[in-house]
Amino acid sequence: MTHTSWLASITNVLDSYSEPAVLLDEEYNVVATNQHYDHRFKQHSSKGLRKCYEISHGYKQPCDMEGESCPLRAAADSGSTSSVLHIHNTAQGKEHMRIETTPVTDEQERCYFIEVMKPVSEVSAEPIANKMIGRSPAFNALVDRIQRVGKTETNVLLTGPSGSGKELAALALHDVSQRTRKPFVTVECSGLADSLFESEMFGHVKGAFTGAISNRKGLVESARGGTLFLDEVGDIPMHQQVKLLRLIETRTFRPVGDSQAYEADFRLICATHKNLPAMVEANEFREDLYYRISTFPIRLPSLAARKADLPLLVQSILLRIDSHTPFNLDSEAMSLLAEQPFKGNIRELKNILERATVLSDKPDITVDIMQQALDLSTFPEVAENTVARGLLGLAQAKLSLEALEQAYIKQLLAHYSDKSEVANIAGCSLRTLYRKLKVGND
Ligand SMILES: Nc1ncnc2c1ncn2[C@@H]1O[C@H](COP(=O)(O)OP(=O)(O)OP(=O)(O)O)[C@@H](O)[C@H]1O
Repeated sequence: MTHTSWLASITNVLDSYSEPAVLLDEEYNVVATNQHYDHRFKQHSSKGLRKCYEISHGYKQPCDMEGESCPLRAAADSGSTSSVLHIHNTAQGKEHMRIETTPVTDEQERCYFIEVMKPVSEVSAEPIANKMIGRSPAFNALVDRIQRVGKTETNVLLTGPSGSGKELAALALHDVSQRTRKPFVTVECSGLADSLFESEMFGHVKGAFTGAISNRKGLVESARGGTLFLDEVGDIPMHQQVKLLRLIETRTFRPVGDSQAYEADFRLICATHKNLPAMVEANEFREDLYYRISTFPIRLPSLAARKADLPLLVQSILLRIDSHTPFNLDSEAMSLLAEQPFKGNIRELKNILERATVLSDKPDITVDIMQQALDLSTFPEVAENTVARGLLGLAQAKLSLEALEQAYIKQLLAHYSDKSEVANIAGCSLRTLYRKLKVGND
C-alpha cells in the first residue's frame, strides 16, 4: 500500500464519523479532516493554521505545556485510546468537547492519531444557553464526571453547598443518559410530609385510607423508564429511609393498599448539602442506605472555587434577566462583586444581580448600584463584609464607641425620616433613641 492510498483509506474512516474528526501526526499537525471538522473549525483552518493546539485553543504550544491534559500525548504514551474533556474554539464560539484520540500506524509503521471530537451539548461555555455554564478547570472536571457516569446506570450522589447547581447537574446527568427521552422526576424530600411519604412515592389504590377516592400513581411510577431525583435526601426521616432502601435493593414497590408489588424502572440520582457521613456517625442516616445511594459521589464546586467563571455567569444571568437590552457591570462593579464570599453560591449571585438590575435606571450597572444591591443582601456574611469595609475607615479615623454610635444614629436619621423606624433598625426603644440623641446634642 502506498502512503497516498493509506491516507485515502483513513480519510474514508474520518468521513464515517458523524462528529468532527481529524488525522494528526506526531508533531500535532492536522493531516486530514472530515467535513464536520471543516465546518466547525472553518474560521481557524482558513487562517492557514496547522497544529491542532493552535486551531482548537489558540495556544502556541501543546496543551500539556499549557496546563491541560493532552490526549495525543496520553494516547502516544499508552498506545491506546485516550479520552479527555476540552473547551475548543469553534465557529460557534467556545464549546465543551469530549476528545477521543486513538493511535494508528501507516504503511511504514509511522505513528498517527485519529481524533474524534464529540460536542457536549448538556453544558455551555458561552453565556447564551439556559443550562450549566462554565469554563473553569473545576467546572470542566465536573462536566467530565457527569459525562462519564451519566451514560451508565450507576447511582449518583450529588453533594456540595446550597445553590451550587446540584439540581442542574442532575438534569445534565439525565440528558447525557440513554433515558433522556423519558421522564425526569424530582422528589423534594424535605417537603414530603411524613404521613404521605409512602403514598407520594409509591402511589395508592382507591379506598386505601380516608380520602383515597381513586387510584393514584406515585412518583416512582411517574419516573418509569427515566430518572428519579431525590433532592435533599438527607431530610428523609429514619423510619422512611428503610422504605427507600427496600425500593433500591429490590427494585420493586407496592402502592399503599395494594397487595401486589410492581417492578420499578428508574435511574437514581440523589442530592444533599448535608454531611451524610457525619449523619451516619450520629445515627441520623442509615449506613446501608448511604452506601447504596453514593456509588458515584460528585461534589459540586462552590462558586468561590470557580471564581474564574464569575464574569461568564454574570453575563449569562444578566442575559436571562433581559435578553433585549442586557445589563452590564462596569469594571468597578465587577471587582466589588468578585470580592464577595458567595456563601449562597450561584443562587446568591443571581439574587444580587437581580437586585442590581431593579435598582439601576441604566443598562450599565455602576459600583454604587452594586454596593446598594449588596447592602440589601439577606446573606449575613455579605452584610458583615460590607460592615467590615465601612468600619475600617472609622477605625482609621480612631473614633470612640460613643462617637461611632452618634455617627451611626445620624446616618440613620439622614436616611429614614421616621424616628420609630430608626429606633427599630438600631434595636432600641424610641425613648432610648431620644435619650441618645440628647446626649449627642449636649
Ligand atoms: N453552572 C451553572 N450555570 C448557570 N446557572 C447555574 C449553574 N449552576 C447553578 N445555576 C443556577 O443557580 C441556582 C441554584 O442552582 P440549583 O438549584 O441547581 O442548586 P442546588 O445546589 O440544587 O441548591 P440547593 O442545595 O439549595 O437545593 C439555579 O437558579 C440554577 O439555575
